[in-house]
Amino acid sequence: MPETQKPVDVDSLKALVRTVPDFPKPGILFYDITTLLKDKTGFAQLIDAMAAHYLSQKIDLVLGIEARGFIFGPALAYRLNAGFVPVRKPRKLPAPVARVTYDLEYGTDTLEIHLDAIQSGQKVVLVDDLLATGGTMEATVKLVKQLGGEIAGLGFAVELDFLKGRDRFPGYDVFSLLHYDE
Ligand SMILES: O=P(O)(O)OC[C@H]1O[C@H](OP(=O)(O)OP(=O)(O)O)[C@H](O)[C@@H]1O
Ligand SMILES: Nc1ncnc2[nH]cnc12
Repeated sequence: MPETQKPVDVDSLKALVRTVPDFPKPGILFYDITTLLKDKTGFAQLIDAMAAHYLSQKIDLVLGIEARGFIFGPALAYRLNAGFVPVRKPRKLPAPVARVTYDLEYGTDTLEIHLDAIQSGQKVVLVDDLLATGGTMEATVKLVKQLGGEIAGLGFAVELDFLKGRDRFPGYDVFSLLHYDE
């Protein structure tokens, strides 16, 4: 059996995530996934475990949120035999866009999506590296609904449970592999 098909050891994957205090602002404990990404086995296990959650459905598109959602989204799309849609920071997408502004754990931001990125009724999984307050994903959900996409799930590598971001998404399938209590 290939390494990546063994049952995933969540604690060993959590051990690959580095925490950095006071980044990008005093008082924020930053969960740094770069240390997991550079571990070839850990990265593959993480993608396979996320993909396993959606494999029973026919997913048309995986959507990734700039920037760190661009790391996990395309890998997941490849595993699900789906297309990939980027949701980008302002003024990066060349064709007509829908736009939304939202609050972050440490500031505000704006996201954009191409108006023709999703066809009405397509099944879409929305992916980001980390769920904190949920503001970023909530904004992205609004964009996808505006375009008529059917949201099959919201997927994250990491969830900061104590920020209760998932409470913003009643009725949605919210899946995160690595959970942190503080
Ligand atoms: O749940 P929330 O409170 O909205 O926070 C989570 C978001 O914050 C981070 O992105 P950030 O805006 O720092 O951008 P980056 O991916 O470009 O680093 C992270 O990658 C998520 O997108
Ligand atoms: N504490 C945190 N660590 C890493 N990414 C984040 N995005 C929002 N909050 C974060």
